[in-house]
Amino acid sequence: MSSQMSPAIELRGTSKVFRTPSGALHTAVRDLDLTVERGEFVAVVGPTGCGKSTTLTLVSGLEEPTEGDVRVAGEPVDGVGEKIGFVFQRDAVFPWRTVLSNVMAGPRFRGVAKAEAKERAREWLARVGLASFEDRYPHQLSGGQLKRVALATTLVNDPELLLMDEPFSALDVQTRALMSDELLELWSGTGASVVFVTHDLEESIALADKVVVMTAGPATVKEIFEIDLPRPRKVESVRLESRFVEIYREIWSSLGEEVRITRERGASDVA
Ligand SMILES: Nc1ncnc2c1ncn2[C@@H]1O[C@H](COP(=O)(O)OP(=O)(O)OP(=O)(O)O)[C@@H](O)[C@H]1O
Repeated sequence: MSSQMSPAIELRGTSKVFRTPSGALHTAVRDLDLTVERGEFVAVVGPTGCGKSTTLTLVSGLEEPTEGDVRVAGEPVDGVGEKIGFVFQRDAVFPWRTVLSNVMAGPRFRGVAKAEAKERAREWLARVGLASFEDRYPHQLSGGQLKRVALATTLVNDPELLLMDEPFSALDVQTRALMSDELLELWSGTGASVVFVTHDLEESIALADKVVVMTAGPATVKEIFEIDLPRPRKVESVRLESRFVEIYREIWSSLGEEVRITRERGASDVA
């Protein structure tokens, strides 16, 4: 299969075992099989500590699997790929640089000439509604504005694959809904594939084409749900649709069981 035709991500029989500071072995991910198609928006939900972030770090190339295969665009992952963008709960910004300079940093680092990098950065700042904030410093922005800077900083590099680890969880509820809508709008024009890790089942359904439910740790795929809600979606109104509620119930009956297992384990650890 040519790499152009292959899925955005393929994980086959993937496991990750960490050595803890005490020297014990901890299996974070076990025998994970997952395919993400090109242009697909996949949300990953699972109980706390089950291995969701670890799965993202394997795809990103920040960690190597202990066993199994991890491929991005048909190629085995070997280090951090150029075409991957990240957005995390806490965003890495250069505090001493202006917003514009932060957004320009990625293209400059990739060898784009200064004038072009500036033009592209301004374009993305306009798209995320921050055109008049380019001279501000990060500490002069609100949480939502900082998140927009993070999106612009990532998307300006034209990633084919966007890995998002609870990107909106530190925001208040209204800003979170706004950012979700903005993300959908920005993503719809890019053709990029997205893997979005969240604790919030409603958020996952509102955003994704597919919701992947992970088991209580070690993480493996328990069930995958296709989300047949039409696009374009507005997260605040899609939540009120009867189909949304039906899907929510279906997924929760799968996810809730894993959350219970995790809680019971926690209780027995304390006992
Ligand atoms: N570098 C590491 N060394 C040892 N153990 C680790 C390491 N990274 C993660 N773990 C362990 O692996 C398990 C999975 O962690 P991970 O962060 O992937 O879970 P998660 O599902 O993303 O959690 P949460 O939902 O709470 O963010 C946890 O028990 C964690 O303590």
